Amino acid sequence: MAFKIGPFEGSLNWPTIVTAFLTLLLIQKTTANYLQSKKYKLPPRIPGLPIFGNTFQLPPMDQGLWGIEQAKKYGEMYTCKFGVNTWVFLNSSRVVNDLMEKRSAIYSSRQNMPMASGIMSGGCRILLMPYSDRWRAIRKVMHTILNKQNTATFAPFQDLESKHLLYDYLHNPEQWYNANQRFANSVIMGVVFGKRFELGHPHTRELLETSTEILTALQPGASLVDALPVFEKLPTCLQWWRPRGQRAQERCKSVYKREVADLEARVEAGTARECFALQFMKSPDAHKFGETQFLFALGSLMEAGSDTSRMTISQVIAAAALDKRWVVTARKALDAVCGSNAERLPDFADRENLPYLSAVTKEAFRWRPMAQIGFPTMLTQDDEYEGYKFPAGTIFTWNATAIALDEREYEEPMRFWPERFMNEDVGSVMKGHWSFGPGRRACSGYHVGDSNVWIAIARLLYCFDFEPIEGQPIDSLRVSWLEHRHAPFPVSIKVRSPQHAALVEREGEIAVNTKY
Ligand code: HEM
Repeated sequence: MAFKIGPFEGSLNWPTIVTAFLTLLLIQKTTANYLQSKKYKLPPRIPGLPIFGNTFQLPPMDQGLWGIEQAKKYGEMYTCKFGVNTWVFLNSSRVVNDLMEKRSAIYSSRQNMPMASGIMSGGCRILLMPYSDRWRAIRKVMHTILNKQNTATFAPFQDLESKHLLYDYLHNPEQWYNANQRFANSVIMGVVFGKRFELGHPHTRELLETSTEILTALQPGASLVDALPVFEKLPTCLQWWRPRGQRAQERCKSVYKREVADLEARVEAGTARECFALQFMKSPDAHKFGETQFLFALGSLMEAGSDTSRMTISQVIAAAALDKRWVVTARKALDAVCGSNAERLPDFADRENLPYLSAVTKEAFRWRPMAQIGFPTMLTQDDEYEGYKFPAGTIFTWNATAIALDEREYEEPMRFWPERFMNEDVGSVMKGHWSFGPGRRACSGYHVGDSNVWIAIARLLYCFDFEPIEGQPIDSLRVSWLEHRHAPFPVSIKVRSPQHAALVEREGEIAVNTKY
């Protein structure tokens, strides 16, 4: 049976067009591969299928484990083909440092993704932009708000929202994962839009759905045209993926637009609080790249700010339920500073006296990297390294989980062991792990991510006990941290003592009743 498409219904045979395309592609690729193999030399290649290469070998879940297996088989670097894209996986800190960090000037672009970046994001999502003037301009906007000097701007929001977090854990412990989402989302919404959300607000969920949709679309093989961008050359009316991509872009924009419209209404009513979006709306730079870019700049802040810290906090909870050894040490440190009878909550002012909690935060970033196989960047000019010759256009990624769990990199890597970071670099958030990425594309929001996680876990560990539930083991290597609709793993959460409950009640109630 022939499929018929849109306005050409009855006149075009879709399988014939695709077959012709694939044949042309095959010829072109075979020739290109032959020529390339003469001129360039790449690390060992994982065998795969013609045209699609290794696209269908990379599992949609547990990619970190897949990355570990390949690294064991193929060594410090290996090559994969995802569609036409050649990926080189870097499996040690040494090579990540040599290439993606030290040679970042040429290792910092992104591959062409006509669906995920072009259609779904209108070319306006900073995370997916090629290394370009537009990326630099938007990165500057991100830096204006996320830089270290703005730590003081974020601190009161993190203080308030983490007290609300404790209150939610006390009153709705089964909703702990929703409470994490609310916390992270309300911190960024407070700073950017001057508003906050209650537990289970549908806007938080809708925002997380837009991030899940784009993260899913980034998987190699999620879309044919991203694997084989030559399909982009099909006439627009034949691009069967386009309407789906456009709907996704509209969904994102409507989530972002709603917040802008809400802020405008509050300005009109004279009730808007000072916030980043207000300043941004007035700045000439905001509209330089058009309305879609304006919305995606604010939207990227909302998405990146909401989705990341909440996952890291969940990882710490899993680690606390699985291994009491480090929890005992963390508690001792917290009790020494805040009192063992719930005298007061830990605060940012205590950070210097609680280095162990900073080590816990760093260990959380190392232990289960959120970007399990890293986040790929594209080389922009030919390069040579240790006998290899890479062509411009090669995609590189740091094999995050494989590096994090390699015993040549870390002693007892499977163990959640904050002591490994108790050294002179304990205050340097990025040092000693790759979870924020290397080089010029490294996370812009790492200060905010770090302080979000620090204050949340210091207070949660001070006030609550986390235990596994009998008969329901936590498999922390196979948890889908991205999951936001239900708890990513089963865990029992109980307040430490009646005194701690009273402290949470007292502080939390004020936070919950703070409305804006
Ligand atoms: C809490 C933990 C967080 C982790 C583990 C994390 C991790 C990452 C990673 C792995 C990347 C990609 C890096 C690369 O391509 O090399 C990234 C990019 C980014 N992150 Fe984060 N992030 C976190 C928090 C945040 C927060 C709170 C914000 C903002 C409020 C943020 C904003 C961004 C932005 C804007 C980018 C894109 C950078 C670019 O492509 O130029 N992140 N992050």
